[in-house]
Amino acid sequence: ASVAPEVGSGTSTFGGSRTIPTYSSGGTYYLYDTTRGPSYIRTMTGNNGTSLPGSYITDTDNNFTDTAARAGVDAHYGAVTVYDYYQNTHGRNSYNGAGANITSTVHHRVNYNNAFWNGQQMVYGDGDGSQFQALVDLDIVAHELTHAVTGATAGLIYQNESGALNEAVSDIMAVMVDRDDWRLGELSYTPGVSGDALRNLANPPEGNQPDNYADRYTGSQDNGGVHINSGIPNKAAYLMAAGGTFRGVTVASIGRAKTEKIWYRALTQYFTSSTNLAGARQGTLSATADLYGSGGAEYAAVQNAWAAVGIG
Ligand SMILES: O=C(O)[C@H](CCc1ccccc1)CC1(C(=O)N[C@@H](Cc2c[nH]c3ccccc23)C(=O)O)CCCC1
Ligand SMILES: [Ca+2]
Ligand SMILES: [Ca+2]
Ligand SMILES: [Zn+2]
Repeated sequence: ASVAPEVGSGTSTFGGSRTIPTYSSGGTYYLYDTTRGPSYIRTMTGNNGTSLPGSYITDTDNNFTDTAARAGVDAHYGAVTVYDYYQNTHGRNSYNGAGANITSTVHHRVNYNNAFWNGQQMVYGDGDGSQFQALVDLDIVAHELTHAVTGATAGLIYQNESGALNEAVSDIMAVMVDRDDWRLGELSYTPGVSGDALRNLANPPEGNQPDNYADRYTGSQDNGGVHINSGIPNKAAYLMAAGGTFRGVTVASIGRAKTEKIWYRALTQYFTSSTNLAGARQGTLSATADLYGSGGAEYAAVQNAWAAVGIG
């Protein structure tokens, strides 16, 4: 057929190739998926300008090898991978739970060292080649799409403690999607330096973040430290999943699978727009009680994890 969903491939920014859903029409191939819940999951290029969503990324065959397509290949791979994570792990059909279409745009601005969800779509910069290369690392994509999930559910206000919790939810889900480590953005961050990352949930101070409530930032920068104080709930989530003794408190590991279920249920059933870090403790405890009871190892681990970071 001249118009059909296809399975294609493409070269990744980070080396190697990705298998990606594509669409062909009249011999032109698009980074466009019609095979999942949404009518489309599509990845566009901003052509290094500021207009959104920009234009389609195309190829004359089903193998997207152009250098200019690499960021798009990764953003598209990430979008469908994160879609599948929410559908398969949490039974959620897209960020709104009702199959909302997903649009991503790469090559936003020139040498742009950031990425964001703008309320309607994901947007990615190429980085300046030193601080970042294209910010299309799978965990960054998961971080951004989780902002959309949070916006469609708890709606955590993006400032002060509710904003830090908003940030932490995005980081926590991101490391559950990119499941092989506790670091965020390691593929995109400082391409000239190996072993570092933008943030590290196992050790937030590595990313200049606090790992306990007493060390929280109380200034006005960064919307009241949303990317700073997220280190505190991030550390708590890490302790729940991996266990450990921290600041004199021993937490028994409950594993990633139970931890992601607890945080998803807390986000969608208990957190509201104004939930602060004390409320995050309460919400995750309520979610744990719902899922695993209030007298078991899971409940104790969640309690201890929050106590270890100085909350409750
Ligand atoms: O989604 C978010 O929380 C961040 C959104 C940043 C943004 C907000 C509003 C308009 C434009 C951009 C983007 C990411 C972030 O954490 N940005 C941080 C760290 C950062 C990235 N690039 C930077 C350049 C300069 C300073 C800080 C940064 C920030 O913007 O603070 C998330 C994962 C990777 C990038
Ligand atoms: Ca990672
Ligand atoms: Ca690096
Ligand atoms: Zn964020």
